Amino acid sequence: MSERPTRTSWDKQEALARPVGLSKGGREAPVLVCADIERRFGGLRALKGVSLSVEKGEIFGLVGPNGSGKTTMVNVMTGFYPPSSGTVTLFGQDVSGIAPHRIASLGVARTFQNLALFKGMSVLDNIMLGRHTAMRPSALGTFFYWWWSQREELAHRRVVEETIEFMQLEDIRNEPVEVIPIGLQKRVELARALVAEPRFLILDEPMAGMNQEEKEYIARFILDAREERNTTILIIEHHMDVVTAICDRVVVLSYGEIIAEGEPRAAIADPAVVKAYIGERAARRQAGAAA
Ligand SMILES: Nc1ncnc2c1ncn2[C@@H]1O[C@H](COP(=O)(O)OP(=O)(O)OP(=O)(O)O)[C@@H](O)[C@H]1O
Repeated sequence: MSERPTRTSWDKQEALARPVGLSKGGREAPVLVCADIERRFGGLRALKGVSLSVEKGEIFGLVGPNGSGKTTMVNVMTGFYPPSSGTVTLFGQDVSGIAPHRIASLGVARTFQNLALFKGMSVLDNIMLGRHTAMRPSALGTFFYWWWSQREELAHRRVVEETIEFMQLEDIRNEPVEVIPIGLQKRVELARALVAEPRFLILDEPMAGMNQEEKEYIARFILDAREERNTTILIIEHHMDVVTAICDRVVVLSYGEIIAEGEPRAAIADPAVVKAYIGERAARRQAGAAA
């Protein structure tokens, strides 16, 4: 496989030396504004009034110990769960509680914490599936089926081929997804999200189960997606070295509430955050001793 030029580091300063319309100071409307989001599951308050905003061109980190509400927050942003109260505004439009496919059609793509690839299908076919939000069949299109559909098909293929090259997946394009290593499967999932040409990309633990080298690769692809494709990115990630290296800002959740936010290194060093993670480790040790 042709290798992406190796980087000695994925230093944030270098990435930020080539900004892509980063809108500091509120010059442009934020991509995402979540205001006072509450989400209950029966008696459990998974989110307790969370407010955050993501600016255009940012890589924004959503972090916190296990069970703190990160995935629930993303599910609310993307329409998988309606908020119990509060509002979600995407690209200036109130989307609170609207269906996931309608939110996707605004230019939002996401990957999932647990791999959601289709076994038995090739890498190429899995990536092609990510293109379906951009396919808009129309009555006229159906009437002029041949000419129209072939033109469309070629355009979709071009985006898919560019993305396969961008993600360096050429050598395994025809492999069934289940036979390739987990690190590559994660890369295929990211490619499937990118072929939708999202304006806003949400990644739920894209580096779970990866070794250091694979993490550095994915980090590089994420930085490149922001720089070369003008994509705003929200990432849930447990690897703090990655978070501090690639994120512009973070919000830290604990028990459904924001306990720190801002510049990643400072936020993660906040005593409330250190305490929350120590509490999580202690709880895990206790659960292990009881088992
Ligand atoms: N569909 C659901 N029904 C009931 N409870 C849920 C549901 N989804 C999430 N929860 C609960 O809400 C809380 C937050 O869960 P969530 O998955 O959002 O946390 P998380 O920060 O993403 O955790 P992790 O890092 O382990 O993925 C947890 O207590 C979880 O058990």
